[in-house]
Amino acid sequence: MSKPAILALEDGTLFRGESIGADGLSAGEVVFNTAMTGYQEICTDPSYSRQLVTLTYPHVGNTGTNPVDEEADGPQLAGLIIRDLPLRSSSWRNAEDLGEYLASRGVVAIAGIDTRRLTRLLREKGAQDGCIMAGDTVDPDAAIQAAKDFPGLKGMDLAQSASTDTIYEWRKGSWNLDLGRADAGERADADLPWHVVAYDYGIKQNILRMLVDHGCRVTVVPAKTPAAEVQAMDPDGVFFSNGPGDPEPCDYAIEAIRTLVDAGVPSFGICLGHQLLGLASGARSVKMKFGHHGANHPVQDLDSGRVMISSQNHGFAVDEASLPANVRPTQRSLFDGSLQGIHRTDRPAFSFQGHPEASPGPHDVRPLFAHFVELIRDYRA
Ligand SMILES: NC(=O)CC[C@H](N)C(=O)O
Repeated sequence: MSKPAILALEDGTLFRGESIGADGLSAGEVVFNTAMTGYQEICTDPSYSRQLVTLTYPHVGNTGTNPVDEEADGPQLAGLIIRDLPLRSSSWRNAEDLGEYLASRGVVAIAGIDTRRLTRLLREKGAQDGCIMAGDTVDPDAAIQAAKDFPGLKGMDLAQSASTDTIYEWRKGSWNLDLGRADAGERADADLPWHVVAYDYGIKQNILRMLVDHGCRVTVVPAKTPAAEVQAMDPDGVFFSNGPGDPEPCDYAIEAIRTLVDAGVPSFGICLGHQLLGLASGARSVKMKFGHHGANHPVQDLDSGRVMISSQNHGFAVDEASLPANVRPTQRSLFDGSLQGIHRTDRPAFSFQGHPEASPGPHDVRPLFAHFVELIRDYRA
């Protein structure tokens, strides 16, 4: 018999369901994600730390979990909220059922609630702080209090705690089943002509794989690495990763990015890295009502007019109205018109708000990696 679980929101709303993960209590910001596939990549995306994620797709867990679809070392989100966990999971790659996977890694999760009602509430009221409580007994008053006590993500610097403690090299590319590679293995020097230093603010591993696919040997460095230390490595380019929390309090990152960009090193930022490049260039960031979390968001490229379907996961954004004269908007969301990309006009530096690395999601925005390599080529020529 499964144990009970409840989800409480800061406004006092209570959902009763069943526990499909660990016993315990976890508070965070509740957000909804509309992707129809990729729940393991979503659970392991470090940008979801301190967030309770509800998936609008009703059946989650059908294909179980496996050691390959991890974006970081194990689940990173604060809790998972779903409609229905299937009794059985089935896939040739399945190693562990989703419920076992979450429980054994200490993640609280709730199933059996009306996720459509929850999503409508979040759309109307905006992202809410909340709390999942799971175990033999649950206490609604305590859960509502924990939801109210969560301080909220605004003003929270989570990049430094999501980051690596040590510097390491990455040279694994994408796995490719057509080529019979379930794990691509390390690439040889001859395949990796460029050296990129990547700031880890909570990096997704598929970004590293895609940099390698584009010929980059990557040195990953902790979030607080001073710019001078990176410059001493003489990189061909620098990369600023995705990551959890509010970009604004990350003053150490904003300062390092400003120095590296001003020095003319080719620079590419994704999501939190995009917001930090914006701040380093003099723009402002804002907290959105409920953000963008999904794998089917249309984004328009302002140069070509083309529409790309993109993977998204952000709750903050760079305010287009605050862009200084040397920063050009390059993409916009077709859902709400918010800014999706910027390019410096005076430096080889650009960034994207969504996720060109997908994982999960479509690959329409992948050419941005090739653009980064073009900037690197020009810089070295
Ligand atoms: N995926 C990300 O890098 C998210 C960036 C930031 N934490 C936000 O919520 O907007």
